[in-house]
Amino acid sequence: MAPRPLQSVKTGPLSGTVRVPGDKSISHRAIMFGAIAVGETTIHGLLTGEDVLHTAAAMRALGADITRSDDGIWRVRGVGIGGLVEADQVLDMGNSGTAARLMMGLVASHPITTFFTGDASLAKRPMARVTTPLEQMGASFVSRTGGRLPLAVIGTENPVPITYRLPVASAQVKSAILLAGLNTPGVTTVIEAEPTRDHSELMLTHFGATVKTERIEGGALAVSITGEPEITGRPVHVPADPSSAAFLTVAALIRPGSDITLTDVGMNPRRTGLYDTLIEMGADITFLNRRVEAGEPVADLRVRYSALTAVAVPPDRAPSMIDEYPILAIAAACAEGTTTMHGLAELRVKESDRLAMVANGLDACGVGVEAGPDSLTVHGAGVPPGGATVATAMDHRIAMSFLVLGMASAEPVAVDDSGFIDTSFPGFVDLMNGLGARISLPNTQSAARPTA
Ligand SMILES: O=C(O)C1=C[C@@H](OP(=O)(O)O)[C@@H](O)[C@H](O)C1
Ligand SMILES: C=C(OP(=O)(O)O)C(=O)O
Repeated sequence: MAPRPLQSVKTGPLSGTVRVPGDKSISHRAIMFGAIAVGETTIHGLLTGEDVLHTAAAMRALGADITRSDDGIWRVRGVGIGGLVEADQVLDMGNSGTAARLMMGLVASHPITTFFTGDASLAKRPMARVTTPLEQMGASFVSRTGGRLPLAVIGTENPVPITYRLPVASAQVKSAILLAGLNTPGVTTVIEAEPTRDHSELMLTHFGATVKTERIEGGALAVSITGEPEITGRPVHVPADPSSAAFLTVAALIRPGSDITLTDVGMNPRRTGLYDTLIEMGADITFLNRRVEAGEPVADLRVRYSALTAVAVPPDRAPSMIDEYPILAIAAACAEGTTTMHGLAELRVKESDRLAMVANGLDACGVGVEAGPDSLTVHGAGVPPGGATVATAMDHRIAMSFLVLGMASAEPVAVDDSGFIDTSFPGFVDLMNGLGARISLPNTQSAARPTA
Protein backbone atom coordinates (compact mmCIF):
# COMPACT_ATOMS: atom_id res chain seq x y z
CA MET A 1 0.00 0.00 0.00
CA ALA A 2 1.20 3.54 -0.75
CA PRO A 3 2.65 5.34 2.29
CA ARG A 4 0.32 7.80 3.98
CA PRO A 5 2.35 10.75 5.32
CA LEU A 6 0.82 13.08 7.90
CA GLN A 7 1.98 16.14 9.77
CA SER A 8 1.20 17.55 13.16
CA VAL A 9 1.48 21.23 14.05
CA LYS A 10 1.59 23.02 17.38
CA THR A 11 -1.82 22.95 19.04
CA GLY A 12 -3.63 24.86 21.76
CA PRO A 13 -5.08 23.17 24.84
CA LEU A 14 -6.77 19.79 24.42
CA SER A 15 -10.17 19.24 25.97
CA GLY A 16 -12.95 16.67 25.90
CA THR A 17 -13.95 13.20 27.05
CA VAL A 18 -13.24 10.18 24.85
CA ARG A 19 -12.96 6.40 24.96
CA VAL A 20 -9.99 5.04 23.02
CA PRO A 21 -10.52 1.69 21.21
CA GLY A 22 -10.44 -1.67 22.95
CA ASP A 23 -7.32 -3.28 24.37
CA LYS A 24 -5.33 -5.06 21.67
CA SER A 25 -3.90 -7.82 23.89
CA ILE A 26 -7.31 -8.63 25.37
CA SER A 27 -9.02 -8.48 21.95
CA HIS A 28 -6.64 -11.04 20.40
CA ARG A 29 -7.20 -13.35 23.35
CA ALA A 30 -11.00 -12.96 23.35
CA ILE A 31 -11.15 -14.14 19.73
CA MET A 32 -8.65 -16.97 20.22
CA PHE A 33 -10.09 -18.31 23.46
CA GLY A 34 -13.65 -17.99 22.16
CA ALA A 35 -12.54 -19.99 19.13
CA ILE A 36 -11.38 -22.95 21.25
CA ALA A 37 -14.19 -22.81 23.83
CA VAL A 38 -17.41 -24.78 23.64
CA GLY A 39 -20.47 -22.63 22.87
CA GLU A 40 -20.73 -18.92 22.21
CA THR A 41 -18.48 -16.08 23.36
CA THR A 42 -19.85 -12.56 22.98
CA ILE A 43 -17.29 -9.77 22.84
CA HIS A 44 -18.20 -6.16 23.62
CA GLY A 45 -15.77 -3.41 22.68
CA LEU A 46 -13.43 -5.57 20.58
CA LEU A 47 -10.61 -3.61 18.96
CA THR A 48 -11.21 -3.71 15.22
CA GLY A 49 -7.61 -2.81 14.44
CA GLU A 50 -5.93 -4.72 11.63
CA ASP A 51 -3.88 -6.89 14.03
CA VAL A 52 -7.04 -8.29 15.63
CA LEU A 53 -8.79 -8.70 12.28
CA HIS A 54 -5.85 -10.92 11.23
CA THR A 55 -6.43 -13.04 14.34
CA ALA A 56 -10.15 -13.34 13.54
CA ALA A 57 -9.47 -14.37 9.93
CA ALA A 58 -6.92 -16.98 11.04
CA MET A 59 -9.21 -18.48 13.68
CA ARG A 60 -11.97 -18.75 11.06
CA ALA A 61 -9.56 -20.61 8.78
CA LEU A 62 -8.88 -23.01 11.69
CA GLY A 63 -12.59 -23.79 12.10
CA ALA A 64 -14.22 -21.18 14.37
CA ASP A 65 -17.38 -19.31 13.44
CA ILE A 66 -16.80 -15.58 14.04
CA THR A 67 -19.30 -12.84 13.19
CA ARG A 68 -19.83 -9.19 14.00
CA SER A 69 -23.40 -7.97 14.43
CA ASP A 70 -24.71 -4.53 13.53
CA ASP A 71 -24.67 -3.57 17.22
CA GLY A 72 -20.86 -3.98 17.19
CA ILE A 73 -20.90 -7.14 19.33
CA TRP A 74 -18.70 -9.97 18.07
CA ARG A 75 -19.89 -13.56 18.46
CA VAL A 76 -17.49 -16.49 18.39
CA ARG A 77 -18.65 -20.13 18.23
CA GLY A 78 -15.73 -22.26 19.27
CA VAL A 79 -14.56 -25.72 18.25
CA GLY A 80 -13.69 -26.98 21.77
CA ILE A 81 -10.21 -27.85 23.07
CA GLY A 82 -8.43 -30.04 20.52
CA GLY A 83 -10.96 -29.22 17.79
CA LEU A 84 -8.94 -26.92 15.50
CA VAL A 85 -8.90 -28.11 11.87
CA GLU A 86 -6.12 -27.79 9.34
CA ALA A 87 -6.37 -24.50 7.40
CA ASP A 88 -6.38 -24.83 3.63
CA GLN A 89 -4.61 -21.49 3.24
CA VAL A 90 -1.52 -19.73 4.55
CA LEU A 91 -2.40 -17.70 7.66
CA ASP A 92 -1.34 -14.08 7.20
CA MET A 93 -0.65 -12.44 10.55
CA GLY A 94 0.00 -9.01 9.01
CA ASN A 95 2.05 -6.78 11.34
CA SER A 96 1.16 -8.60 14.57
CA GLY A 97 3.68 -10.39 16.77
CA THR A 98 0.98 -11.30 19.28
CA ALA A 99 -1.23 -12.94 16.66
CA ALA A 100 1.65 -14.94 15.16
CA ARG A 101 3.19 -16.16 18.41
CA LEU A 102 0.01 -17.03 20.33
CA MET A 103 -1.47 -18.80 17.32
CA MET A 104 1.71 -20.86 16.86
CA GLY A 105 1.21 -22.10 20.42
CA LEU A 106 -2.42 -22.97 19.79
CA VAL A 107 -1.79 -25.10 16.69
CA ALA A 108 1.44 -26.72 17.97
CA SER A 109 -0.46 -29.23 20.11
CA HIS A 110 -2.92 -30.21 17.35
CA PRO A 111 -2.13 -32.87 14.71
CA ILE A 112 -2.33 -30.31 11.90
CA THR A 113 0.15 -28.42 9.74
CA THR A 114 -0.20 -24.64 9.63
CA PHE A 115 1.63 -22.13 7.45
CA PHE A 116 2.18 -18.61 8.83
CA THR A 117 3.31 -15.48 7.06
CA GLY A 118 3.33 -11.77 7.83
CA ASP A 119 4.36 -8.39 6.45
CA ALA A 120 7.95 -7.20 6.00
CA SER A 121 8.13 -5.99 9.62
CA LEU A 122 6.83 -9.23 11.15
CA ALA A 123 9.09 -11.32 8.88
CA LYS A 124 12.11 -9.72 10.61
CA ARG A 125 10.99 -10.57 14.15
CA PRO A 126 12.42 -13.51 16.14
CA MET A 127 10.25 -16.61 16.38
CA ALA A 128 12.80 -19.02 17.91
CA ARG A 129 11.66 -17.79 21.32
CA VAL A 130 8.38 -19.69 20.73
CA THR A 131 9.55 -22.51 18.49
CA THR A 132 12.18 -23.65 21.06
CA PRO A 133 9.70 -24.46 23.86
CA LEU A 134 7.05 -25.71 21.43
CA GLU A 135 9.60 -28.15 19.98
CA GLN A 136 10.14 -29.46 23.50
CA MET A 137 6.39 -30.13 23.62
CA GLY A 138 6.63 -32.18 20.40
CA ALA A 139 5.87 -29.79 17.54
CA SER A 140 8.25 -29.22 14.65
CA PHE A 141 8.88 -26.22 12.47
CA VAL A 142 10.17 -25.40 9.03
CA SER A 143 11.32 -21.82 8.67
CA ARG A 144 13.76 -19.43 7.14
CA THR A 145 17.24 -19.14 8.64
CA GLY A 146 17.03 -17.72 12.12
CA GLY A 147 13.51 -19.02 12.67
CA ARG A 148 11.55 -16.19 11.10
CA LEU A 149 8.29 -16.03 9.13
CA PRO A 150 7.22 -17.44 6.72
CA LEU A 151 7.14 -20.59 8.81
CA ALA A 152 5.28 -23.92 8.95
CA VAL A 153 4.19 -25.51 12.23
CA ILE A 154 3.86 -29.27 12.14
CA GLY A 155 1.70 -29.87 15.17
CA THR A 156 1.96 -33.00 17.29
CA GLU A 157 -0.69 -35.60 18.03
CA ASN A 158 0.99 -36.46 21.36
CA PRO A 159 2.08 -33.23 23.03
CA VAL A 160 4.04 -33.46 26.27
CA PRO A 161 3.79 -30.97 29.12
CA ILE A 162 6.95 -29.01 29.96
CA THR A 163 8.27 -26.69 32.62
CA TYR A 164 9.96 -23.81 30.86
CA ARG A 165 11.88 -20.82 32.22
CA LEU A 166 11.47 -17.78 29.94
CA PRO A 167 14.84 -16.49 28.70
CA VAL A 168 13.25 -13.08 27.89
CA ALA A 169 10.39 -11.31 29.69
CA SER A 170 7.59 -11.95 27.19
CA ALA A 171 3.85 -12.37 27.66
CA GLN A 172 3.66 -13.62 24.08
CA VAL A 173 6.05 -16.50 24.73
CA LYS A 174 4.37 -17.29 28.07
CA SER A 175 0.96 -17.30 26.40
CA ALA A 176 2.10 -19.45 23.44
CA ILE A 177 3.29 -22.16 25.84
CA LEU A 178 0.15 -21.98 28.01
CA LEU A 179 -2.04 -22.22 24.90
CA ALA A 180 -0.14 -25.27 23.66
CA GLY A 181 -0.59 -26.65 27.18
CA LEU A 182 -4.38 -26.41 26.86
CA ASN A 183 -4.48 -29.38 24.47
CA THR A 184 -1.73 -31.28 26.31
CA PRO A 185 -2.40 -33.86 29.03
CA GLY A 186 -0.94 -32.93 32.44
CA VAL A 187 0.36 -29.64 33.77
CA THR A 188 2.41 -27.20 31.67
CA THR A 189 4.39 -24.58 33.60
CA VAL A 190 6.06 -21.34 32.56
CA ILE A 191 8.50 -19.65 34.94
CA GLU A 192 8.97 -15.92 34.54
CA ALA A 193 11.59 -13.94 36.45
CA GLU A 194 9.74 -10.67 35.82
CA PRO A 195 5.94 -10.49 35.80
CA THR A 196 4.57 -9.80 32.31
CA ARG A 197 0.97 -9.02 31.37
CA ASP A 198 -1.37 -11.72 32.65
CA HIS A 199 -4.38 -11.32 30.34
CA SER A 200 -4.10 -14.96 29.20
CA GLU A 201 -4.16 -16.23 32.77
CA LEU A 202 -7.12 -14.00 33.73
CA MET A 203 -9.21 -14.75 30.66
CA LEU A 204 -8.52 -18.49 30.59
CA THR A 205 -9.65 -18.62 34.22
CA HIS A 206 -12.78 -16.65 33.23
CA PHE A 207 -13.48 -19.33 30.58
CA GLY A 208 -13.16 -22.15 33.14
CA ALA A 209 -9.55 -23.36 32.76
CA THR A 210 -7.37 -24.08 35.80
CA VAL A 211 -4.45 -21.63 35.81
CA LYS A 212 -2.30 -21.17 38.92
CA THR A 213 0.37 -18.58 39.59
CA GLU A 214 2.82 -19.15 42.47
CA ARG A 215 5.85 -17.22 43.65
CA ILE A 216 8.83 -19.56 43.80
CA GLU A 217 12.29 -19.24 45.28
CA GLY A 218 14.26 -16.31 43.91
CA GLY A 219 11.01 -14.36 43.52
CA ALA A 220 10.12 -15.73 40.07
CA LEU A 221 6.53 -16.63 39.16
CA ALA A 222 5.51 -20.14 38.11
CA VAL A 223 2.37 -20.09 35.96
CA SER A 224 0.79 -23.53 35.45
CA ILE A 225 -2.10 -24.67 33.30
CA THR A 226 -3.89 -28.00 33.62
CA GLY A 227 -4.37 -29.50 30.16
CA GLU A 228 -7.52 -30.69 28.45
CA PRO A 229 -10.02 -28.64 30.45
CA GLU A 230 -13.59 -28.06 29.40
CA ILE A 231 -13.69 -24.35 28.58
CA THR A 232 -16.96 -22.65 27.79
CA GLY A 233 -17.78 -19.49 25.84
CA ARG A 234 -18.24 -16.43 28.05
CA PRO A 235 -19.11 -12.76 27.63
CA VAL A 236 -16.02 -10.58 27.41
CA HIS A 237 -15.99 -6.79 27.90
CA VAL A 238 -12.81 -5.32 26.48
CA PRO A 239 -11.53 -2.24 28.36
CA ALA A 240 -10.07 0.74 26.49
CA ASP A 241 -6.40 0.13 25.72
CA PRO A 242 -3.99 1.79 28.19
CA SER A 243 -1.28 1.61 25.50
CA SER A 244 -3.50 3.67 23.15
CA ALA A 245 -4.64 6.00 25.93
CA ALA A 246 -0.94 6.72 26.52
CA PHE A 247 -0.73 8.90 23.39
CA LEU A 248 -3.65 11.10 24.46
CA THR A 249 -2.36 11.25 28.01
CA VAL A 250 1.07 12.52 26.98
CA ALA A 251 -0.46 14.93 24.44
CA ALA A 252 -2.58 16.53 27.19
CA LEU A 253 0.35 16.65 29.62
CA ILE A 254 2.55 18.60 27.20
CA ARG A 255 -0.02 21.14 25.92
CA PRO A 256 -0.61 24.03 28.37
CA GLY A 257 -4.21 24.42 29.52
CA SER A 258 -5.24 20.86 28.52
CA ASP A 259 -7.84 18.97 30.52
CA ILE A 260 -9.12 15.68 29.06
CA THR A 261 -10.88 12.59 30.38
CA LEU A 262 -10.29 9.10 29.01
CA THR A 263 -12.98 6.61 29.99
CA ASP A 264 -12.86 2.87 30.75
CA VAL A 265 -9.08 2.58 30.52
CA GLY A 266 -7.64 -0.84 31.44
CA MET A 267 -5.61 -0.49 34.66
CA ASN A 268 -4.17 -3.99 35.01
CA PRO A 269 -1.06 -3.32 37.17
CA ARG A 270 1.06 -5.30 34.71
CA ARG A 271 0.27 -2.61 32.10
CA THR A 272 0.45 0.67 34.00
CA GLY A 273 4.20 1.36 34.25
CA LEU A 274 3.92 4.42 32.00
CA TYR A 275 1.32 6.02 34.27
CA ASP A 276 3.52 5.41 37.35
CA THR A 277 6.44 6.99 35.51
CA LEU A 278 4.49 10.04 34.34
CA ILE A 279 3.25 10.64 37.88
CA GLU A 280 6.86 10.51 39.11
CA MET A 281 7.61 13.16 36.45
CA GLY A 282 4.94 15.41 37.97
CA ALA A 283 1.92 14.52 35.82
CA ASP A 284 -1.50 15.53 37.04
CA ILE A 285 -3.51 12.34 36.38
CA THR A 286 -6.54 11.46 38.49
CA PHE A 287 -7.91 7.93 38.43
CA LEU A 288 -11.69 8.18 38.78
CA ASN A 289 -14.37 5.55 39.23
CA ARG A 290 -11.94 2.64 39.71
CA ARG A 291 -13.77 -0.68 39.20
CA VAL A 292 -13.27 -4.25 37.99
CA GLU A 293 -14.99 -5.27 34.74
CA ALA A 294 -14.90 -8.90 33.60
CA GLY A 295 -11.85 -9.58 35.76
CA GLU A 296 -9.81 -6.57 34.59
CA PRO A 297 -9.40 -3.35 36.63
CA VAL A 298 -10.49 -0.18 34.79
CA ALA A 299 -10.72 3.56 35.59
CA ASP A 300 -11.54 6.89 33.98
CA LEU A 301 -8.44 9.08 33.72
CA ARG A 302 -8.55 12.86 34.04
CA VAL A 303 -5.34 14.30 32.63
CA ARG A 304 -4.32 17.95 32.93
CA TYR A 305 -1.33 19.83 31.54
CA SER A 306 1.68 19.50 33.85
CA ALA A 307 5.23 20.79 33.89
CA LEU A 308 7.15 17.49 33.68
CA THR A 309 10.60 16.86 35.11
CA ALA A 310 13.04 14.13 34.09
CA VAL A 311 13.32 10.77 35.89
CA ALA A 312 15.44 7.61 35.80
CA VAL A 313 13.05 4.80 34.83
CA PRO A 314 14.00 1.57 36.68
CA PRO A 315 14.73 -1.37 34.36
CA ASP A 316 12.41 -3.74 36.24
CA ARG A 317 9.49 -1.55 35.20
CA ALA A 318 10.04 -2.40 31.51
CA PRO A 319 7.58 -5.33 31.21
CA SER A 320 4.72 -3.17 32.53
CA MET A 321 5.31 -0.42 29.96
CA ILE A 322 7.14 -2.24 27.18
CA ASP A 323 5.10 -0.63 24.37
CA GLU A 324 5.10 2.82 25.95
CA TYR A 325 8.79 3.82 25.71
CA PRO A 326 8.38 5.67 22.38
CA ILE A 327 5.67 7.93 23.83
CA LEU A 328 7.54 8.27 27.13
CA ALA A 329 10.52 9.51 25.09
CA ILE A 330 8.25 12.23 23.66
CA ALA A 331 7.16 13.25 27.18
CA ALA A 332 10.84 13.26 28.20
CA ALA A 333 11.70 15.48 25.20
CA CYS A 334 9.23 18.09 26.52
CA ALA A 335 10.32 17.75 30.17
CA GLU A 336 12.93 19.63 32.16
CA GLY A 337 16.16 17.64 32.58
CA THR A 338 17.58 14.34 31.35
CA THR A 339 15.47 11.16 31.44
CA THR A 340 17.20 7.77 31.41
CA MET A 341 15.60 4.42 30.51
CA HIS A 342 17.35 1.06 30.85
CA GLY A 343 16.58 -2.62 30.24
CA LEU A 344 15.14 -1.96 26.79
CA ALA A 345 16.83 -4.61 24.59
CA GLU A 346 13.40 -6.01 23.62
CA LEU A 347 12.54 -2.70 21.95
CA ARG A 348 14.99 -3.61 19.20
CA VAL A 349 12.78 -6.53 18.06
CA LYS A 350 9.34 -4.94 18.00
CA GLU A 351 7.56 -3.76 14.82
CA SER A 352 10.76 -1.75 14.24
CA ASP A 353 13.99 -1.28 16.15
CA ARG A 354 12.24 1.20 18.43
CA LEU A 355 15.42 2.39 20.17
CA ALA A 356 16.93 3.35 16.83
CA MET A 357 13.75 4.84 15.40
CA VAL A 358 13.05 6.97 18.49
CA ALA A 359 16.66 8.16 18.63
CA ASN A 360 16.77 9.01 14.90
CA GLY A 361 13.43 10.79 15.06
CA LEU A 362 14.24 12.87 18.14
CA ASP A 363 17.63 13.76 16.72
CA ALA A 364 16.02 14.93 13.46
CA CYS A 365 13.60 17.06 15.52
CA GLY A 366 16.50 18.74 17.33
CA VAL A 367 16.17 16.90 20.66
CA GLY A 368 19.35 15.62 22.37
CA VAL A 369 19.21 11.82 22.60
CA GLU A 370 21.53 8.83 23.02
CA ALA A 371 20.59 5.19 22.40
CA GLY A 372 22.75 2.44 23.92
CA PRO A 373 22.37 -1.31 23.26
CA ASP A 374 19.47 -1.46 25.72
CA SER A 375 19.03 2.11 26.90
CA LEU A 376 17.76 5.51 25.91
CA THR A 377 18.70 8.92 27.29
CA VAL A 378 16.60 11.94 26.34
CA HIS A 379 17.63 15.51 27.11
CA GLY A 380 14.49 17.53 27.74
CA ALA A 381 14.12 20.45 25.35
CA GLY A 382 11.07 22.20 26.85
CA VAL A 383 9.78 23.18 23.42
CA PRO A 384 11.35 20.76 20.90
CA PRO A 385 12.45 22.41 17.63
CA GLY A 386 10.66 19.89 15.34
CA GLY A 387 10.69 20.66 11.61
CA ALA A 388 11.49 17.17 10.31
CA THR A 389 9.91 14.23 8.54
CA VAL A 390 10.38 11.17 10.73
CA ALA A 391 10.79 7.63 9.37
CA THR A 392 8.35 5.17 10.95
CA ALA A 393 9.53 1.77 9.57
CA MET A 394 6.05 0.14 9.53
CA ASP A 395 5.64 0.89 13.24
CA HIS A 396 2.33 2.30 14.51
CA ARG A 397 3.74 3.45 17.85
CA ILE A 398 6.58 5.41 16.23
CA ALA A 399 4.07 7.16 13.94
CA MET A 400 1.69 8.10 16.79
CA SER A 401 4.52 9.19 19.09
CA PHE A 402 5.99 11.67 16.62
CA LEU A 403 2.58 13.09 15.71
CA VAL A 404 2.24 13.85 19.43
CA LEU A 405 5.69 15.49 19.43
CA GLY A 406 4.54 17.77 16.60
CA MET A 407 1.72 19.05 18.82
CA ALA A 408 4.29 20.67 21.12
CA SER A 409 7.14 21.51 18.71
CA ALA A 410 8.13 24.91 17.39
CA GLU A 411 7.95 23.66 13.78
CA PRO A 412 5.63 20.94 12.38
CA VAL A 413 6.65 17.28 12.63
CA ALA A 414 5.69 14.95 9.78
CA VAL A 415 5.74 11.14 9.67
CA ASP A 416 6.51 9.34 6.42
CA ASP A 417 3.68 6.80 6.85
CA SER A 418 0.69 6.80 9.18
CA GLY A 419 -0.93 3.73 7.60
CA PHE A 420 0.20 1.30 10.30
CA ILE A 421 -1.66 3.26 13.00
CA ASP A 422 -4.70 1.22 11.91
CA THR A 423 -3.08 -1.95 13.30
CA SER A 424 -3.79 -0.86 16.88
CA PHE A 425 -5.62 2.49 16.95
CA PRO A 426 -8.12 3.01 14.13
CA GLY A 427 -9.54 6.53 14.35
CA PHE A 428 -6.44 7.95 16.10
CA VAL A 429 -6.26 11.11 13.96
CA ASP A 430 -9.98 11.95 14.25
CA LEU A 431 -9.97 11.35 18.00
CA MET A 432 -6.89 13.56 18.48
CA ASN A 433 -8.21 16.31 16.22
CA GLY A 434 -11.55 16.14 18.06
CA LEU A 435 -9.69 17.02 21.27
CA GLY A 436 -7.95 19.96 19.56
CA ALA A 437 -4.92 18.52 17.74
CA ARG A 438 -4.03 19.67 14.22
CA ILE A 439 -2.95 16.56 12.36
CA SER A 440 -3.36 16.64 8.57
CA LEU A 441 -1.73 15.88 5.25
CA PRO A 442 1.76 17.45 5.18
CA ASN A 443 2.42 20.58 3.20
CA THR A 444 5.55 20.39 1.15
CA GLN A 445 7.54 23.14 2.90
CA SER A 446 7.56 21.40 6.27
CA ALA A 447 8.84 18.07 4.97
CA ALA A 448 12.44 19.08 5.55
CA ARG A 449 15.35 17.09 7.00
CA PRO A 450 14.18 13.49 6.46
CA THR A 451 15.56 10.91 8.91
CA ALA A 452 17.31 7.70 7.92
O1 LIG B 1 1.04 -10.55 24.95
C1 LIG B 1 0.75 -9.49 24.39
O2 LIG B 1 -0.43 -9.22 24.04
C2 LIG B 1 1.82 -8.52 24.12
C3 LIG B 1 3.03 -8.66 24.73
C4 LIG B 1 4.17 -7.75 24.50
O3 LIG B 1 5.10 -8.41 23.65
P1 LIG B 1 6.26 -9.40 24.23
O4 LIG B 1 5.63 -10.57 24.79
O5 LIG B 1 7.09 -9.72 22.99
O6 LIG B 1 7.02 -8.57 25.22
C5 LIG B 1 3.76 -6.44 23.85
O7 LIG B 1 4.90 -5.77 23.35
C6 LIG B 1 2.77 -6.66 22.74
O8 LIG B 1 2.34 -5.42 22.21
C7 LIG B 1 1.53 -7.37 23.22
C1 LIG C 1 4.77 -4.83 20.06
C2 LIG C 1 3.51 -4.62 19.70
O1 LIG C 1 2.66 -5.54 19.15
P1 LIG C 1 2.94 -6.98 18.53
O2 LIG C 1 4.13 -7.58 19.21
O3 LIG C 1 1.69 -7.74 18.73
O4 LIG C 1 3.21 -6.78 17.06
C3 LIG C 1 2.89 -3.30 19.93
O5 LIG C 1 1.67 -3.19 19.71
O6 LIG C 1 3.57 -2.33 20.31
